[in-house]
Amino acid sequence: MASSAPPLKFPSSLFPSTKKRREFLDLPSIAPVGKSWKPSTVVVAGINGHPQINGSGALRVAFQGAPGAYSEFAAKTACPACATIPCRAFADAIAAVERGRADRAILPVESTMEGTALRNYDLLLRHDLRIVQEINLFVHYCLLAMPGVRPGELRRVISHPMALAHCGRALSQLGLRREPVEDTAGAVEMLRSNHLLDTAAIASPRAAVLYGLDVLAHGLQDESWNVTRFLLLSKTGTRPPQKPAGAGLKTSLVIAHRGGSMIVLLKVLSAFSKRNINLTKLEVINSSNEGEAPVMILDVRGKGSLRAFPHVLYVDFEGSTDESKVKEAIDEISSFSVFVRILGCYVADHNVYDLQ
Ligand SMILES: O=C(O)C(=O)C[C@]1(C(=O)O)C=C[C@@H](O)C=C1
Repeated sequence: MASSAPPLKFPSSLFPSTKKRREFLDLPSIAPVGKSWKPSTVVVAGINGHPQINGSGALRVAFQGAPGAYSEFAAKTACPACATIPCRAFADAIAAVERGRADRAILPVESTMEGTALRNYDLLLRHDLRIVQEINLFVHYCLLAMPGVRPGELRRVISHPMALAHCGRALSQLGLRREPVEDTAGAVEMLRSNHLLDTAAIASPRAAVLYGLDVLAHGLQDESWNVTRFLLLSKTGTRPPQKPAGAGLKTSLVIAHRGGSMIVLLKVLSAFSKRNINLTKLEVINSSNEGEAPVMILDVRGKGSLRAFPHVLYVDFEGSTDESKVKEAIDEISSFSVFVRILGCYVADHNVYDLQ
């Protein structure tokens, strides 16, 4: 017999039984997985039930990707009654809101495996949209292939770059060539429409059901605890929401400063700590080295122009911009920094939602 390439080895742990589900469109099975995600240091009590904007209403939520992308699941989880609008890129989802074709855009902004998605923070800062809701989604990756394709026939795997990065170890074990595409569900659609028999896609189990593909392996992510935090953005929503019973509010800020020392950082921390305001996220961006692009922020209060800042802090904290201690902290920070913009004030949701 002629020698051929050794068969691909699929670790047995990647093959639990597959229970196909068909409830994608109404998503009845989304539920909190009962574990709080700590993006940095702080977690307060969880909120029960699904968060919704204004109770229900057919909100139009723009997301990046094809139907079945994780961002769409996040949108449906945040607002179960919404109509989702697929967009080619995150920038298109934002433009859809700006032009009135959608009421909200959804953006993934950080993940437990990769940290802050700076590319999406950049987008957020360049536009005049407000954060009105947060949602944490458990991201469970599967290896999908055309019906009947056997693992040994696969040579290549396509998916969103983040999904390929999150599954690096499993993909190295499988020895598949990796090729990035725009989103996970788009990869599945590509397999289907081009009838690719040597290619697998990494996407959700629901995308497999939606496009009629086989799930060859489950739980491909390198870390079993893989959560992505999404933000829902709106053109309206400049007022803080009512604080629901049993939940708190959260505010996101971007602070630009002259940099050059740790003193600004310490002053920011002190402005919060002396008022007993708890931070839930702190990201320090210094891009003053040659060749590094500064952070571009839309000055929504000033002339509405984009301004370049090499030193920026992203801060999320517990509290509302209606509280006097929060107002005082922001005033104090504004007195020694170059620029401060409130990105949004919204209900803090510490639940993590699972699609399974
Ligand atoms: O491609 C998708 O399905 C997306 O929703 C995008 C995205 C991301 O950009 O991080 C969202 C969550 C997963 O981590 C993988 C990809």
